[in-house]
Amino acid sequence: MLPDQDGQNAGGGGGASEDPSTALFREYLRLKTVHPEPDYDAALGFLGRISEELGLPMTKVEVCPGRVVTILTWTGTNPALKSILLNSHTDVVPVYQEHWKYDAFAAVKDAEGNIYGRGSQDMKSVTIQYIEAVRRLKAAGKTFPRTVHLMFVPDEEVGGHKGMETFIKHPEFQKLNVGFALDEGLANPSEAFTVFYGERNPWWVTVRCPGSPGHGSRFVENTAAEKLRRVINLFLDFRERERQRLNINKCFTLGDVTTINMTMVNGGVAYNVIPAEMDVSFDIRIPPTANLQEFEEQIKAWCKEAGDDVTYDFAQRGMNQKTTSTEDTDPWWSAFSSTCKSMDITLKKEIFPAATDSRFIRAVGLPAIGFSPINRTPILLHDHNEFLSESVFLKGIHIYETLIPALASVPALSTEA
Ligand SMILES: CSCC[C@H](NC(C)=O)C(=O)O
Ligand SMILES: [Zn+2]
Ligand SMILES: [Zn+2]
Repeated sequence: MLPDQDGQNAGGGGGASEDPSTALFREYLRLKTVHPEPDYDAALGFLGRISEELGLPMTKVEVCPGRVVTILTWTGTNPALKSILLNSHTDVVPVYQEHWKYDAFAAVKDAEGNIYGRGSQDMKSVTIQYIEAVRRLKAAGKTFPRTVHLMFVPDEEVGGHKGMETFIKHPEFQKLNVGFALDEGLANPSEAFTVFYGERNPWWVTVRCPGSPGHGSRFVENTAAEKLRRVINLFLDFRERERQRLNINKCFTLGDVTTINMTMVNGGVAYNVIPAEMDVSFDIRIPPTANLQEFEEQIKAWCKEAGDDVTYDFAQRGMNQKTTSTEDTDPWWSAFSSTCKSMDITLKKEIFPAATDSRFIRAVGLPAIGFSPINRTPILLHDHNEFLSESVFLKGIHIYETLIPALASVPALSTEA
C-alpha cells in the first residue's frame, strides 16, 4: 500500500475509513504553525471549531500582539475546587525538508501506520489526545467534581516569553484556579513511559574575550584568541567530567548532570587582522539539585583564569529549581501514578533535560507533570522524520480517558475544604 496523504487508504484494512481521531490529528499536523512565522490564525480557527463540537466555552487572551492563549473549559460539578490544566503548545520548530522522507506538513501515514509530521511527537499528538479524550468522556455523559481546562499556548518553542511566561502572571490565569497541570514530556523507546517532575535550568552564556589587535603576520601578545582557547578548554573540560559522571552512574539520566555545549563563536574581520574581541556562547543545562550560586562562581573563576578582562553575560538564566512531588502521599501524584498502575503502565520518573512551559507553572508553585503518552517510539522531537504510530497515538487517547477522570475526581484537599 502506498503512503496515504488523505486518509482514503488509512486504517491498514484496505478501504476501511480512518479513525476520526487519527483524521483530526493529521488535519492538525497540516496546519503550518511553524516558526519563524507560525500560522496561529489557522490554529485559532481549528480550536474554535473544536470548542463548538465539544460544546465547551472558549476563552481567548491575547497576551502579546498576535499571540493568543486559548482555553476550553469543562466545568466540574464542584467548580470551587482547584481545576486540572491540560496544557499544550500550538507552535512547532522548523524542518530541513530535504532530509524528510515526506512533506513535513502533509501528515503522511505509511504502510506501517506511522504518521510523519512536524509536531507528531512535539506536541500536536498530545493536543489532539486531550481533545479526543474529553470528547469521548463527554459523549459518555461523564461528569467530574473538578473543572478541566484545555489550554493551547503559542511560542513555547521560542522560550514561551510571549506565551506561558506572560500568561501565568495574567489575571485570567488566576481565574482558572489551577490545582494541578499536565504538559508535554518525551517519547520512550521502551515499553515504559517517562514522566517528568522537574526540569534543568537553561543558562545561555556568552563569554567575551577582548585582546590586542594587530597584523596577522606577527606574534602579538595578549590576543583574544588565546583567551578564547582557555575559556573553551575550561568549559569543555567540565563538560567531559559531567559526561563521564553520566556514563559511570548507571542510574543517572541526562537530567541528573550538567551539560555544556559550545554553540556559537563570533569574532574577526579579516584573515590578516588579529581581532580586538572574540566571543563564544554556551548552552548550559543545570539540574535542580545543583547549587546555582556555586556554579556561577565557577563560571566567574573560569573567565578570570582565561584573562583579567574576560567577561560573561546571560541570554537566559533559569533560576527556578522547584520540582513537583512524586511522593505517594501527594494526592495529585497518587491519582496520576495509581491510575497508570491500574493500566499496567510502567513509569520512569526523570528530570526533563531541556525546558518546557512546565517551568513557568512550577515557578508559581503549582505542581506540573510532563507526560506525553508515547512509548515504543524513538525520541524524534525537533528531528528529521518525526513520526508517531497511529496505534500509539490511539492508545494515548485511552490513557487520557482514564487519567482525566482520576485527576478531576481527586477529593477536596485539606486546603480546599
Ligand atoms: C529556554 S527556552 C527554549 C526552550 C527549548 N525547549 C525545548 C523542549 O526544546 C529548549 O530547551 O531549548
Ligand atoms: Zn514541545
Ligand atoms: Zn519542542
